[in-house]
Amino acid sequence: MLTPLVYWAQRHEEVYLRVELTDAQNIDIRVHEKVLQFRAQGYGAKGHHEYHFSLELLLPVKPEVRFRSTQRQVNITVQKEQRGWWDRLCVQERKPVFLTPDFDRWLDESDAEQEIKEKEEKKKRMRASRHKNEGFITQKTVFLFVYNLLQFVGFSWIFVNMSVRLIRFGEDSLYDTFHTTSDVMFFCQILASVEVLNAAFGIVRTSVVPTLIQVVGRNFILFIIFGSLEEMHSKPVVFFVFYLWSAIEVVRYPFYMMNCVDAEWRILTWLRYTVWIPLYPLGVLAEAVAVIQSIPIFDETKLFSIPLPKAVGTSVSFSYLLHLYLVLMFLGLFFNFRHLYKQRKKHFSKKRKEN
Ligand SMILES: CCCCCCCCCCCCC[C@@H](O)CC(=O)SCCNC(=O)CCNC(=O)[C@H](O)C(C)(C)COP(=O)(O)OP(=O)(O)OC[C@H]1O[C@@H](n2cnc3c(N)ncnc32)[C@H](O)[C@@H]1OP(=O)(O)O
Repeated sequence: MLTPLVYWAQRHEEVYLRVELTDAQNIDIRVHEKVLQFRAQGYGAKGHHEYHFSLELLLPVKPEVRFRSTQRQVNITVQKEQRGWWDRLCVQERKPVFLTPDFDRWLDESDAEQEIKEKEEKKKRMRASRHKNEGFITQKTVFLFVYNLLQFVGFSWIFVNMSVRLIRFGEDSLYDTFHTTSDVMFFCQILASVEVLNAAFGIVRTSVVPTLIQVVGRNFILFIIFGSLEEMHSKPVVFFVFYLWSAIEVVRYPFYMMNCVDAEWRILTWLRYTVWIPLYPLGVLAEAVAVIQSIPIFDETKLFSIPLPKAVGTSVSFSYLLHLYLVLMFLGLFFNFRHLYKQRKKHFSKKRKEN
């Protein structure tokens, strides 16, 4: 019977053995009382044979043995019955010739204690950071949930109010949308600026640019075109713009709320990633109509126009900027349409993989 080369090392709670056998097969390891017996076939110092060894250990160990065979060796871990440091591995003082210290894993007693301390400190640090993260996650979830709820309530109020008024007053309701809903719309759109910060600080997994385009684009229409021109307040275009904006938000915010509590309502997910397809171009179209309708008013009132030096005369009308804005709007539409298309594809392919 041939004996393989065996390397050993210990810690306070376990003993490690490394048996030098390549492609070991039929591995049989037993522990009975204090005796560990090993038997396996493989390539050792004497070629491909059956190898065997037996060790009478210094102190009792637990009968369960863990081992892992790699291409080059068999790694064995035995649990000591009682925690402690052994002077040597075997009962006999003279160590067997095939046994040698494993200097790759070798530690003396004080180093092993140091290793335990370091492991415990690492565990403590990890536990502390987990607690911190859990705290942060809860705060973040509560913040996002409340934010989404506020937006949902605001946009739902606008959407329902406009729908009810449309049913009750018909075409007449198109002319007083601004007077009846603009306060809530101002509130929701100012609040929507938080979304840019959420994206910028990584509070939600989304990119900043599409969110910035969305928030800046809408607020430009709301504050500059509608807010600053009284003449625009009674135009039906306000109805279309507000209706298209709120139609998506009554779906988008509940979808986010469900996300916050790790829940999903499939129909809502489908609506969130589908309804924008007709709504977004229609929304941009309605916003473009509003800008075009405001141009003669800005020209006439000279509001926001830039005065030129007296020698040059006249002033540069704000409407030039509005023409530029019209171009920017369609670039913004293209950019966000592509972004939303990617988000849709990502979500729907994720769903397909899950099914
Ligand atoms: C640089 C400035 C230049 C300015 C140029 C101005 C150009 C003007 C262009 C104007 C175009 C705007 C037109 C627009 O106003 C018209 C309309 O709105 S019409 C109505 C239809 N509109 C829409 O459908 C768009 C609605 N808006 C959006 O969808 C978003 O605002 C948008 C940024 C476009 C996309 O959202 P996002 O990138 O966040 O995608 P996701 O919804 O898929 O979210 C990604 C992940 O983040 C999680 N998330 C996001 N927000 C929250 C939140 N509040 N709470 C919790 N979780 C959130 C979300 O769940 C996703 O997570 P996961 O992937 O894990 O599911």
